[in-house]
Amino acid sequence: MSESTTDSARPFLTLDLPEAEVVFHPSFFPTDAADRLLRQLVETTRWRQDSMKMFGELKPLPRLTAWYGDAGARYVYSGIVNEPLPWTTALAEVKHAVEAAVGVSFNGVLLNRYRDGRDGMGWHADDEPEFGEDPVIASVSFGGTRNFQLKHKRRKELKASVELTHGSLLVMRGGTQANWLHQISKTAKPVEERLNLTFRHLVTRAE
Ligand SMILES: O=C(O)CCC(=O)C(=O)O
Ligand SMILES: [Fe+2]
Repeated sequence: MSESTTDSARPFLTLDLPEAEVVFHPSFFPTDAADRLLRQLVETTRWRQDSMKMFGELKPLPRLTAWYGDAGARYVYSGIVNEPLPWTTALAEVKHAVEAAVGVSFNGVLLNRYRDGRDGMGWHADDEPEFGEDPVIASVSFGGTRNFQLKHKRRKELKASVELTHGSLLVMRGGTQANWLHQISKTAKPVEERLNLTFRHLVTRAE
């Protein structure tokens, strides 16, 4: 049986969010490809445990991370300097599939590894200046399903959430980062380990 990496005939849905553009492909990668990529990415990624200063104390982040990208795609957030590691075979495969579907090229990817429900990521927007105005961010998930929540920065009544399933692709563009925050909340429910890959385009000095 031949395995296609993606199946563009699979359905997607557009989230109805004011001042944002978010599209979700629940099964962008068929299960067999997603299973294989999950295993490959767990094994071949150089995972790091970063720390962040909180209330004057250095605390480990509640997840493992890694940053890969083109040479020169240096990414600084929360005081953490990320020098890019070169693309692995598995990352290049995911990148090409995502670029073909989204129609945008990416020069970096942030990987997050949520070991269990105690790992998460708090409310934020990916609005650092190095991404430029209205960035396109493509988020691929492998492993356990986690709930991705969105809330509008100013209009408190505007909220949404999506279950990010194994092999799914979520694309955020337009005003999403300027107008909305997102998070992966921690959960007491038993959840499988999960990997998330957010592909980004950094404006480098040469551009
Ligand atoms: O794990 C996720 O789905 C979200 C990751 C995220 O928001 C980020 O890396 O900026
Ligand atoms: Fe984010």
